[in-house]
Amino acid sequence: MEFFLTPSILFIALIIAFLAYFLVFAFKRQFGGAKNLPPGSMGWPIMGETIEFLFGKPENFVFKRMKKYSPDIFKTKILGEKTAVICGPNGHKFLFSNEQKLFTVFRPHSMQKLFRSYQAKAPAPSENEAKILRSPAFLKPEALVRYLGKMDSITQQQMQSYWEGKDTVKVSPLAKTLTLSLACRFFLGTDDPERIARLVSNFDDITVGMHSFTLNFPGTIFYRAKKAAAAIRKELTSVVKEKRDAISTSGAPMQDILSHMIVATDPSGTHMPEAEISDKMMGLLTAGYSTVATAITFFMKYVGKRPDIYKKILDEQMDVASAKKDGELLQWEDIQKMKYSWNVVYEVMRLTPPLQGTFREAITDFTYAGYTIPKGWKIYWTVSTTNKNPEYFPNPEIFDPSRYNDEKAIPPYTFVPFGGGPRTCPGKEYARLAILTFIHNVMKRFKWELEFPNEKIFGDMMPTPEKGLPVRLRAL
Ligand code: HEM
Repeated sequence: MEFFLTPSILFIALIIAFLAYFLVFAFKRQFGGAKNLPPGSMGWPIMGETIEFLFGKPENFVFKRMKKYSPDIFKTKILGEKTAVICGPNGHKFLFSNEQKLFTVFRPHSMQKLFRSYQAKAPAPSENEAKILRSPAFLKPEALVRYLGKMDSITQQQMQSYWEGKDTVKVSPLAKTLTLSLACRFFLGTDDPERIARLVSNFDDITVGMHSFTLNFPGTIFYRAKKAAAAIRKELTSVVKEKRDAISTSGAPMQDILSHMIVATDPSGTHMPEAEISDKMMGLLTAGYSTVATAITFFMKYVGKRPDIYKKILDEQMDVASAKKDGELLQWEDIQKMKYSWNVVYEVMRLTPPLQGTFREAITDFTYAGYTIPKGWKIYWTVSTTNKNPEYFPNPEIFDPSRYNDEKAIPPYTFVPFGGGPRTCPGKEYARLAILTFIHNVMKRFKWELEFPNEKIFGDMMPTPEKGLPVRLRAL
C-alpha cells in the first residue's frame, strides 16, 4: 500500500507545485508580484481605463483617482499600457529631474505607428540630429530674433488676406492656417499656399489620431490618421527632394531646419535618408503647429468674453505700436514689453492646455511616494493634476491673468505648460513669439465679440470649438 501511494502522492504534489508556480508567475506578470504597487484600478480587460482617459475631461480623470487612491500617484491601464500617473508639483519635480536615470521617453503605440522615428525599435537620434532639433541655431531666443520680422510680416499678410474687411471670421481654422504657414516657412523654408492648404487638414487628423486605439479600418480615428500621415509624408518627401536639389545646384541659403537636416552627416559621413528626414519634419510640424493654434484660438475666446482684460492688453499693445515708425516690423525689445499679454496667454494655457502631458517608460524599478513602479511600466504626467487645483490656483475656473503678476506667487512646478527638465519643450520661445506677434496684430486692428459665447469645445488632446469659434469683428 505504502509502495503504491508514494508515487501517486508524489505525482499530485508535483502537479500542485506546478500549478502554484504557474499561478505565482501569472500573478507576477499581471500585477508585478509582491511589489508595493501604487493604488488604482487596471479597469476592463484589454481596454483598461482608456475610454475614460481619452473621452472624459482630463482633470476629472486625474482628480477622481487622486481623491480615491492617492494625491501623489495612482496606477491605471491606458492605451494598452500599465501606467503609473505621477501627480502634483512633487510628481512633476521628480519626473523632470530623473530623466534618463529612472525613465526614458515613451510614445503611445498609435504615435509609434504614425511616426516611424518614434517606434520602440527606431535608433536613438544621433547627437547631430538632436543638436539640430534643439540647436541654438533654430529654436533658441538668440536665433529667433532674426525670424521675428518675417513672422510679423507673414502675420500681417494673413490679417490682410483673411481678416480685414470681414464682418465675421472663424478663428480656429485661420489660426491653424497662420501657424502652419509660419512653421512651413521656418522649418521647411516653403511659402507655397497650396502646399500649406493640403497639409492643414491632414495635420489635424494626425494630432487627433496620436492618442487613439490602433484600430485600422475605414471609419476609425486611427485609420484617418494613418492616411493623413501617408499623405503628409508624400508631400514632405517632395519638399525634401526639391530642397536637396536647390542646395546642390545653387547652394540655397540655410535658413530653415530642413536644410540643416539635409546637409548634416553622421560620424561616418552618411546623410540622413529622405524618408527619415520627412518623418522627423512631420513630428516637428505636428508638435509646433496645433499647440500654437490652440493657444491663439482660446486667447480669442477668453478675451472676447472679458472687455476689462481686452482693454489692458490693448493699452500694452498700443504702447508698443506707438513707439514704432510706420511700417517698422516687431523687434525683440517689443516682445519684452508684452508682459501683461503673455500673462493672459499663461492663463489661457492654464484653463485650456494646448498639450495635456506625455509618457515615459521606467528603465529600472523605482520607488515614488512609498510605492514601487516596476521596470517597463509607463509613467504619465499631465498639467491637469495642478492647473485647476484650488490649492495652487484659488478659484481655478476664473480667468484671472493677474495671478502671474508676481511670479513667486505661483508655487514651483504647479504651472508647467511646456514641461520641465531636459525634455522641456524646445519650441517654447518660438511659440511665445508666434503667439505675441499674433496678439499684437489682432489688437491693433480689431475689437471682437464671440458669436456663440457658450460654444461647445470638443477633444481634449486638441481642444477645438465645435463651430470654429466665429467672431464678429469691428475695425479699430
Ligand atoms: C503653446 C505651444 C506649445 C506648448 C504648450 C508645448 C508643450 C509641450 C510639452 C508639454 C511638451 C512635452 C515635454 C515632456 O515630454 O516633458 C512638448 C514637447 C515638445 N515640443 Fe512643444 N509645445 C508648444 C509648442 C511647440 C513648438 C512651436 C514646437 C516646435 C517648434 C514644439 C516642439 C516640441 C518638441 C519637438 C517636443 C518633444 C521634445 C522631446 O521629446 O524631447 N512645441 N511641448
